Amino acid sequence: MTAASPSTAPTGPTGSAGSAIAVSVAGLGRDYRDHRALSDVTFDIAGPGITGLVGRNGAGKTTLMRILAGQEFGTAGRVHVFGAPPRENDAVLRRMILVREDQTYPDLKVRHALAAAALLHPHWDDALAAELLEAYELPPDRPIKKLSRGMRTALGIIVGLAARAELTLFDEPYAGLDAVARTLFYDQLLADYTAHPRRIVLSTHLVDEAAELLDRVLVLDHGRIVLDAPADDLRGAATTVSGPAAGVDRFVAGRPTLGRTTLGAQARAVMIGRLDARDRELAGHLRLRLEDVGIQQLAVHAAAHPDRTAPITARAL
Ligand SMILES: Nc1ncnc2c1ncn2[C@@H]1O[C@H](COP(=O)(O)OP(=O)(O)OP(=O)(O)O)[C@@H](O)[C@H]1O
Repeated sequence: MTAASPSTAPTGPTGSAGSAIAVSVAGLGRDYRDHRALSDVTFDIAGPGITGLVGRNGAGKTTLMRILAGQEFGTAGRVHVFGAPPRENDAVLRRMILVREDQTYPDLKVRHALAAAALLHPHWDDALAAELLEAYELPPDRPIKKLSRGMRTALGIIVGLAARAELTLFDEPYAGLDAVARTLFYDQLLADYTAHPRRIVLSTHLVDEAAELLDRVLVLDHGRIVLDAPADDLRGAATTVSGPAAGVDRFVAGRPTLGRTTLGAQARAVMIGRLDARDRELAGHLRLRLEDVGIQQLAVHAAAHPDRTAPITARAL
């Protein structure tokens, strides 16, 4: 499945190969000595889009990002980025960037780090870097080791955006950022992506905060993909139904659900599928409450079913 593509033809970094398969991951596994970090991970990223890689702590997001960026290897399966394995492949690595929250930098001043990044990334935009430097109030002459945690994070974001890499991987890039700075990041990411569509993967556990940005959502849980769907298909695709248990049972009968809990005579179920006017009328008649399930909650529900044999896809929603 591919991320939604903008309707206009991509320009800039995506070039004429904008719709080619950029990332192809098939049956990827990663075993550490006593732990399986990734298991049978399979997905593609084709044209431009912003993919949210969502999962709890330890789900395997960083491991997957590092493998995509050639900084780590899989122990099973296959990873191709721009048609070739990324590890030790300069031609592929020049076309991508990984920004991590715990990025370490050599002992440099901010402006030196930006100059070094400009040399590495062929689509680097100096004007954007300067604009972002000002927006995040980063002093260009300050040594990186003297920056605060939030300032170091901002530097990673500036490098990640100004690089305009064809494949941009942001691994939870907002550690230490306050809510104002995070909003700035989301706004700038969206503005720059709109002007220069490219493939962006953003790992996060603040899904609802970033939900508006996302074209596609991939949920990892215990190293497996448990949900892979276009974000538009997830909006309004599931509903929490609560009220008298008999009414809830009648309402959800014959429909797919993601779980049901009972408390005395009351029940609560998460139902997959869009509701129409008749459903809403029936819910009123049965005195049930209906609430949209956000993407964050859907991810939690998907992860609560680790025995599922295949990821939930748009088809199931
Ligand atoms: N070098 C390593 N050796 C052993 N186990 C590792 C190693 N790196 C990661 N793991 C394990 O693999 C699992 C996945 O880790 P990973 O860092 O990919 O998760 P994550 O989804 O990025 O988590 P978080 O949101 O907390 O950053 C974890 O159980 C972690 O302990």
